[in-house]
Amino acid sequence: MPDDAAPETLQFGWEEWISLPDLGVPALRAKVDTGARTSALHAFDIETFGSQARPKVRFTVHPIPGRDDLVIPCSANIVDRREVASSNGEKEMRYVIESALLVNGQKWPIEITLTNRSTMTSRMLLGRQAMKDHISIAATDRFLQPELSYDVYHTSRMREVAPQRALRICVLSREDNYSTRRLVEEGEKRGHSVEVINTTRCYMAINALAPEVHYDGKRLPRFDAVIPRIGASITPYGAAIIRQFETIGTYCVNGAAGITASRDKLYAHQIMARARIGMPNTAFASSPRDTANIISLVGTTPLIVKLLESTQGKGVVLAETKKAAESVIDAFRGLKANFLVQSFVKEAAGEDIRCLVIGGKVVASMKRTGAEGDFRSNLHRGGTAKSVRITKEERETAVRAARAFDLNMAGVDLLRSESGPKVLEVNSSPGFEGIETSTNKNIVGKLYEQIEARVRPVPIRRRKTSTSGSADKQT
Ligand SMILES: Nc1ncnc2c1ncn2[C@@H]1O[C@H](COP(=O)(O)OP(=O)(O)OP(=O)(O)O)[C@@H](O)[C@H]1O
Ligand SMILES: [Mg+2]
Ligand SMILES: [Mg+2]
Repeated sequence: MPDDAAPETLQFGWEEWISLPDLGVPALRAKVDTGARTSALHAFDIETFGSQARPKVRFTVHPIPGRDDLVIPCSANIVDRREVASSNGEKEMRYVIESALLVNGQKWPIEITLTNRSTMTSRMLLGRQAMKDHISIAATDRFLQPELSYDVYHTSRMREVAPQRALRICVLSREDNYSTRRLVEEGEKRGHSVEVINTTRCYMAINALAPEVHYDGKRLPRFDAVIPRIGASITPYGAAIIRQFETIGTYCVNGAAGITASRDKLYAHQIMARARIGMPNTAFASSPRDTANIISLVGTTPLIVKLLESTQGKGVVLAETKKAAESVIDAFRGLKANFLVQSFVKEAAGEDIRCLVIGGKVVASMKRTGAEGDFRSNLHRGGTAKSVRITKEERETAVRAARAFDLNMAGVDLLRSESGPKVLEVNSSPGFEGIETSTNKNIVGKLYEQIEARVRPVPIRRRKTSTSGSADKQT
């Protein structure tokens, strides 16, 4: 049937089964209310978000009466805000959204106001605007259109019918850099609303009944997802904020535990060793009396002495001889700095591989080559990057390393050694600039795909089926 053909008129009784596919609501019983112009939906937790130019509203629908545990999260663009008189005559300001109404294979857009008035007995009322040109009414009948079933809410089909709902996303970051800007730009391109929140300005109410995160005098809203970009200098506080979001039940791309563990090089090496992930021979001692001992544990020189809190290659020193290693260690100890000693993977020849793991897959990899004469390949040290094909073993190692820290997003750095890939570290806030530029891939888009897949499927709660129910089955 061509699009412009006049649709056939549907016969409606006073109550019918309908679908709202744009909202991810596949089955709902609606009552016809010819006394109302606009249709109304019984919605919970109504909350606006997005920019002033493109305001959106988030709400939940409990499609099955009496089953408040079954919750469909929805979001839609706001098309209007109107004063509506409800059936008991009271006036109320309501948000108006536009959404498709689907009945018996026919679909047309209707306006819907959102209300959470408990006096509304039905989940949805269909007003005249929805029925015009499409429906004729036989007011004494009901269910003249095909009947649907609430059973759909308990099936895996709910994943497929979940619409591309706009999400409200928080980027926890103190910096306005390429990565933050890309997260905002890409998220908004996909229809989400992305707010950059300064981690150190967040504060918390820590209590058992109502844990919350506050910012600038206000309680932060319920975000669909938090993307942590926690700088190394504020790891403990950043982790505390993320832990608070996790307590509230917000999906955090990377959890506090994984961020904390991966940041501490000593702890991180222990976790990787436990997961049997290849890494350079590493040793650590607390007492100055053991300097010679740890040097001999690692083996021959040259060797690497590395500050535990190092980033951007700043605290990584190559000691050519035992004497040099001892004096570097003495110097670090004099500064009360924590460090580890590691065998030098010479054959890596100043190159390392950064594998970007998102959602348990390597989505991109690049080879970084140190500046002339530098064994460190960090881009911040003047290294250069280009896209690289990695081996199956390298891929598996990177995925296992991210999994060892339970990180959904991780930059896994490894060296190519004679005895296979050796992981140097796992970064929980990997930068996007180098990897997007060198591989020409939309990495941030991949991150959003992962977030959307995690956040969008509706929580399905199965009804407890009684096993002795057949006796009282009614016919
Ligand atoms: N054991 C080693 N053998 C050979 N080269 C090494 C070794 N450890 C580090 N390097 C080189 O030094 C660079 C910096 O080391 P590492 O990544 O451990 O430090 P970092 O300060 O944490 O840097 P990042 O900014 O990547 O977090 C590595 O990318 C690698 O090129
Ligand atoms: Mg590091
Ligand atoms: Mg590194």
